Amino acid sequence: MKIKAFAPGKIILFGEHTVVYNKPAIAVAINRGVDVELTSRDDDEVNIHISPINYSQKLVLTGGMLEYEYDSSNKRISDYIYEVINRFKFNHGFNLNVNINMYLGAGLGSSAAVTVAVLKAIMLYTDNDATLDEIASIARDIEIKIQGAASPIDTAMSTYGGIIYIDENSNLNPINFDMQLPLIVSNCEIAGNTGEIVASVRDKYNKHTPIMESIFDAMAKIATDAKMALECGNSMKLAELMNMNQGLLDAIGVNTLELSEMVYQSRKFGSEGSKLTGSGGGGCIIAYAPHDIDEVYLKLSQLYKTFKCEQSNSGVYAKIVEK
Ligand SMILES: Nc1ncnc2c1ncn2[C@@H]1O[C@H](COP(=O)(O)OP(=O)(O)O)[C@@H](O)[C@H]1O
Ligand SMILES: C[C@@](O)(CCOP(=O)(O)O)CC(=O)O
Repeated sequence: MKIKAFAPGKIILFGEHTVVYNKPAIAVAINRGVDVELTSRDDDEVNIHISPINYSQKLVLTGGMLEYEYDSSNKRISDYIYEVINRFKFNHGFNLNVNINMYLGAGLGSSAAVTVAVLKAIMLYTDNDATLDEIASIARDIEIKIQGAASPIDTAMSTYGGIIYIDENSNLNPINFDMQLPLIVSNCEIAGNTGEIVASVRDKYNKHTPIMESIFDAMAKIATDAKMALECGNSMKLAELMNMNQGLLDAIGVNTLELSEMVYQSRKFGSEGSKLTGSGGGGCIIAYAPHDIDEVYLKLSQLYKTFKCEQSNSGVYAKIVEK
């Protein structure tokens, strides 16, 4: 039997950091993510291969279980896979090929996409009929176990797909709209440390509370206006709001020279809206260029690791491709 599964990655369009303070945010599942191919075996071997990091491991099931002890002090993307496999009992071994078709550890939710895609493939292999809510919940558990803390955004985006407005009460509400959202993602190839950056924003908040509250309120208004701009198909307003959000992310101290250069290069090349995405301090920017995406993409890709994407309306899925 051969199973193929896919789970999308995500970008945060608006509201990174302020979402930690119960302000609204908008996250978008992208049509780039993690592809998994699971092939059944007649013996008890479990072979895991992760592209593009050239990771290969051969293990053996005991009594149908793996119970692989990974090194929890050295968090690797493979840990998420073992954490999924450890939770199931198997009749036979399998080969698992995991292909990460986006950047790893750059704020695009790679660990969530790996966890959700592997979970869905293994559930199909073991005849386990879980709902999407169950998948999102198990994947979040796994993220918390390995990372220590995790917002529900990444695992929700990889599970459900689409575009989600996270409201003041942390409810995840799908946004329905008709427009296309072509985006360019460029990676500065410097890893930001989300925990440290969130802590630095907290320090600034404690030091300058009234100013930071005003900035957060402005960012919250940007996110709610952006939701309306999406619903009305107002692409120019959306772009303008992205640029305003970028300025405020700079004000709270999460922007960097490299990210700023990428943002301004993308605007010089014709992108109408651009901003960092995720925690900042490194990672990626997103550029929105509804009128000339190809030109902006071409020029940015000559300078930086870059891909084009759109929203993924589909979340995780798995199918049997060979009986
Ligand atoms: N080259 C690599 N090889 C193995 N694991 C890696 C590598 N680069 C990053 N990782 C691990 O991948 C995981 C990425 O997870 P996360 O930080 O949630 O990703 P993202 O920033 O995409 O949301 C982290 O546990 C990190 O330690
Ligand atoms: C900064 C923050 O708002 C988003 C972090 O995003 P990412 O993990 O860099 O994709 C933190 C959070 O929401 O947990």
